[in-house]
Amino acid sequence: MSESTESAACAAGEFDLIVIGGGSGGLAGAFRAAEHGARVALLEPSALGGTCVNVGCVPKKAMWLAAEVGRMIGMAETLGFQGAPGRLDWPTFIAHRERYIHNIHQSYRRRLDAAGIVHMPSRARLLARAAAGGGTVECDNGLRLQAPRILIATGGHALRPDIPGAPLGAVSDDFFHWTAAPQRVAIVGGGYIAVELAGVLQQLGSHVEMLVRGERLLHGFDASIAGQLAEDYCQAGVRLHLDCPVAALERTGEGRLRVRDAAGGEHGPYDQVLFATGRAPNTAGLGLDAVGVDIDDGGHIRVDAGHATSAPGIHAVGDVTAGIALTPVAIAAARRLMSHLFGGAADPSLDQTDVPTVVFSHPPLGTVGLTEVQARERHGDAAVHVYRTGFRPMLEALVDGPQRSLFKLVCVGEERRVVGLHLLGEAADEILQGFAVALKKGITLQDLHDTVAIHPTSAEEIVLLR
Ligand SMILES: Cc1cc2nc3c(=O)[nH]c(=O)nc-3n(C[C@H](O)[C@H](O)[C@H](O)COP(=O)(O)OP(=O)(O)OC[C@H]3O[C@@H](n4cnc5c(N)ncnc54)[C@H](O)[C@@H]3O)c2cc1C
Ligand SMILES: NC(=O)c1ccc[n+]([C@@H]2O[C@H](COP(=O)([O-])OP(=O)(O)OC[C@H]3O[C@@H](n4cnc5c(N)ncnc54)[C@H](O)[C@@H]3O)[C@@H](O)[C@H]2O)c1
Repeated sequence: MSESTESAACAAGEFDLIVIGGGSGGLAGAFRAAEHGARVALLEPSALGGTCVNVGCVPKKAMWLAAEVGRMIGMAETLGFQGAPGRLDWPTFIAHRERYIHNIHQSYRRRLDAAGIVHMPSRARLLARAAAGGGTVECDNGLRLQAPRILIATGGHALRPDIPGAPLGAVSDDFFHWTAAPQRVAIVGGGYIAVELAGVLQQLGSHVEMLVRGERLLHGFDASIAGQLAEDYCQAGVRLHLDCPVAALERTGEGRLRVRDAAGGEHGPYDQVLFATGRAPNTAGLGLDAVGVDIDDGGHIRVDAGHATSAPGIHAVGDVTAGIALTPVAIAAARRLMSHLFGGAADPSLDQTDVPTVVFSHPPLGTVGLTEVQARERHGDAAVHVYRTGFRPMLEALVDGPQRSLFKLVCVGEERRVVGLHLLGEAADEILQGFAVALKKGITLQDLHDTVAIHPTSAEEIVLLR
């Protein structure tokens, strides 16, 4: 670098806040800080919106919707519709999906401009800490920026298991580049992503096998709800291999893939093997050591309840921390923090209890609050009252299909306070949000009974539970 370019590069840009990462948490933080009048720089080397918009929630939900339309089309003929269309043409659908995502990018760009946020299309590295807080951040091109506040929101990336042949397998990022359903596919894992992508692919015409290390799907979710989902998946044609840790991946003579499990069993051949085996935080090359930001054993940035790191003036939110790895959590945490730092709000912390979440399986699975097991551990067996209903939703009954819904309510104490709601079935994804508000407000079973049902819906089953 010549002397003159070096001095230009060292002319430090002064901001009130530097945001590292333009995903869910970073963008939400930048916008909220700017609303409060802060001068903000946002560094994002890739597409705006991060994981959620580009290789997560948004394209995943688009594929889920396509699969749901496919399911309806499958039912149409049985119901008497004639000339129902056939299989999905992926390239056509992908064009719609990517247009939708492109519109989100454009909307972010317009909003960044309108808010006066400086967007640097660059990776960031923390260079030095300032005594008064925050510090200096360096861009790819050597440009240095300074601010008394820095927000790290660099998210995470998919992990492959450490086994021979692992690079032969795909991860969820790769899935979003596929242009057709692989004929035969193995999905390794039993968590959110494994369950969601298995459902989509089976519905769109693949033969799906799930290779699950544990003894059940969706560890940590209510066991009976996860059990019913496993049954629904088997009915839909998914082959479930439980207690099946994978040991190696190899290519066959015909260029397909075979999986060896830890017990020596062989699975396949498959056209694709997709690892959905968890994610790790993006902290490599970030310069955390240089500024004294501590990480935990899993590599996540350590933060306190107010999202402060061990370095003064440096904060972190979202998947780079060990909190709940969901988009609305990253957004809410970033907004609360910025309202505290720049808007005078007293409390920067986010209440992360009773966060509702949906697994976009087929049918969808929604959950909020305690599972039955958690409630028994916390409140004792005698205090816990469980109400459940299993039923066939109307459309499923009309086509005489096998898919069943299962709703489960967990209450505690004499007053039957609602502490958990677990829904598997049609529209669970849309039903849950309102009930999550009610649960957060501390409603009782009697409050549900005092509410008149909406008939005929799946949702009414919740207020009718006895
Ligand atoms: C397949 C999939 C499906 C999902 N579905 C859902 C869902 O339905 N609902 C839900 O709530 N959540 C879902 N999630 C989780 C959700 O996507 C994440 O919780 C969320 O994106 C986290 O936001 P974040 O801001 O922490 O990180 P990200 O959104 O990952 O953003 C981080 C950004 O930081 C950038 N970055 C990294 N390093 C640097 C650096 N050194 N300098 C500058 N920038 C950097 C990255 O390029 C990235 O754009 C899903 C995730 C996946 C993988
Ligand atoms: N609908 C949603 O809101 C949604 C969707 C997708 C992802 N997410 C978020 O993203 C996070 C990451 O999703 P994910 O599915 O990657 O993680 P996850 O933690 O939900 O599931 C990981 C799965 O991989 C298994 N696993 C781990 N290592 C393994 C190994 N070596 N061999 C075999 N199996 C192994 C685990 O047992 C588990 O079943 C989720 O925890 C969630 O917070 C949310």
